[in-house]
Amino acid sequence: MLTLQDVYAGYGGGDVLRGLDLSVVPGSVTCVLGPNGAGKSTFLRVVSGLIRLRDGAVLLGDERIDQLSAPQVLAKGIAQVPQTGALFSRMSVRDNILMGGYLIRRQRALLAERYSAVAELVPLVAERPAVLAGNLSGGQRRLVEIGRSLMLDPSVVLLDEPSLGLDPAGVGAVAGLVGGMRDRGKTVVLVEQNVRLGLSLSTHAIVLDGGRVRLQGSASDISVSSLRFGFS
Ligand SMILES: Nc1ncnc2c1ncn2[C@@H]1O[C@H](COP(=O)(O)OP(=O)(O)OP(=O)(O)O)[C@@H](O)[C@H]1O
Repeated sequence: MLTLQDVYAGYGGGDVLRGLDLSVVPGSVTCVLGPNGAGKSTFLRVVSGLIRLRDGAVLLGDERIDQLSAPQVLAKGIAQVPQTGALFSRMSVRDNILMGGYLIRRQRALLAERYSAVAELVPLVAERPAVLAGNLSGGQRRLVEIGRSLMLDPSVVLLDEPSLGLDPAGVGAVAGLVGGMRDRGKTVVLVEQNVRLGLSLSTHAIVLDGGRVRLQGSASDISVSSLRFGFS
């Protein structure tokens, strides 16, 4: 269970998260919704160790992780896929995926095993490993970015706006990959501006507003019509 307890955090100009209390159910796909500036991306950055808390705690199971660096959080099994994943465009799909296994690069058998697992989950990796990342469509790049984050076999995957800027085919492929991760028991937390899409992919939802939880529950409880924000 990933838990935030009374978290305050921000960027120097004041707190963006103001007493954020929430739990992410293990094995869930949890969609984080809310208007612009609600603190959704900040929440992900706090969990992944990119921003320090001013107060409160972040726990993975019983263990506090809010004092850890970003690489230490990653080593605990929490991987963040940022909004723009910055693949190496002159490198192949295969080499980009392998970059995600940098921490285990000397463990050849494990690296190969993890690569096979990613290739099984992301057909593009199995079918077009030699294609340069720079020649992929936006949707294909997103699949490789997410696949790369799976090389360390994280238990929790944080996705910031995975559908942003994708055409319908790309959105469909990303949705399929989220389903595949769920089927493999990963806990997925996704921030999504597209409320309908986010809720359709998710088992649970959390609505943030002003850096606090405004609503949380199952994705079916939190229907689009129950939301009264200026976002669609
Ligand atoms: N690197 C930063 N430095 C300073 N302020 C920031 C930074 N990133 C975000 N903020 C501010 O923090 C507030 C919350 O941003 P955050 O990105 O968490 O919101 P969000 O809910 O993800 O919304 P959006 O969809 O607009 O990204 C905003 O007012 C934003 O301007």
